Amino acid sequence: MPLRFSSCTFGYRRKHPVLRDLDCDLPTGRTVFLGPNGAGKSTVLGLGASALLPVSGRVGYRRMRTDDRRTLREYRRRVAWMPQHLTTVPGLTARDQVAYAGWLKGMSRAEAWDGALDALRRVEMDESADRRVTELSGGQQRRVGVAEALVHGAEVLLLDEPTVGMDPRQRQVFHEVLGALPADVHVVLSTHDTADLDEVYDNVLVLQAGCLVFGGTVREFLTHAEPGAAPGRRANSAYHSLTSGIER
Ligand SMILES: Nc1ncnc2c1ncn2[C@@H]1O[C@H](COP(=O)(O)OP(=O)(O)OP(=O)(O)O)[C@@H](O)[C@H]1O
Repeated sequence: MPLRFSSCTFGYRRKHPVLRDLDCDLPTGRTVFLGPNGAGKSTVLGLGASALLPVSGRVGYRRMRTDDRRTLREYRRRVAWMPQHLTTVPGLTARDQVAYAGWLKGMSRAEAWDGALDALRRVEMDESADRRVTELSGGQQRRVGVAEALVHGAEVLLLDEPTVGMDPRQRQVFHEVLGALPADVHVVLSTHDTADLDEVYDNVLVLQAGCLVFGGTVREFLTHAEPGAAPGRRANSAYHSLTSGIER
């Protein structure tokens, strides 16, 4: 995928960079983004979404850049982001909120309204389309958040811990949604959940303390598992050997 981070440095406070000179092309297909708490995953996704701007370096997608006002609107239409902390607008229904997200990305009102129902259907939330978002459970709100990312037909979806709060059935639905996306839609999804990783994703990125310590296919990732790790434990074992089990 041509979403590229070039020598990106970023910190929330001066002299305390979270990322230093990050160089990375996000992989194509479905990529799971792992790393301990505080590693910088949300920061990377926020930079990719243009919600944050690097202190130095660049983030670009095709010919667009997040620091170029002329291409920013188009960039945001093509690169969708679901932040870790969702904004729910009091009074809006699930359908209103998804349609509003589509309208903000340049869809007409009618397109956004129809598209919202379709996007909610894809995450099995169409039956709750007329319920107020603030009255939905945390897991349901995250599914509405995924629908917001899907509604305007973006080419890249950056999803920050979308499965938090989902029950096992909804997690499965969500994995099916990922599996059903067209091949030219690329997903990078942060999570702490390594279960079913080999069934759902093509690639793995592992970030630790602001540095990418692994980027490759799921198969390559699993070669880092301890020899003899049980099949259901291999992903977890590989993750721990890459991060030395250190949580910050
Ligand atoms: N708004 C903020 N202001 C100041 N520091 C922040 C802010 N957001 C994050 N940080 C700091 O930046 C670092 C990276 O945080 P980030 O949220 O990107 O990590 P993460 O890998 O997504 O963590 P988690 O898995 O816990 O969500 C952490 O040290 C965090 O404390």
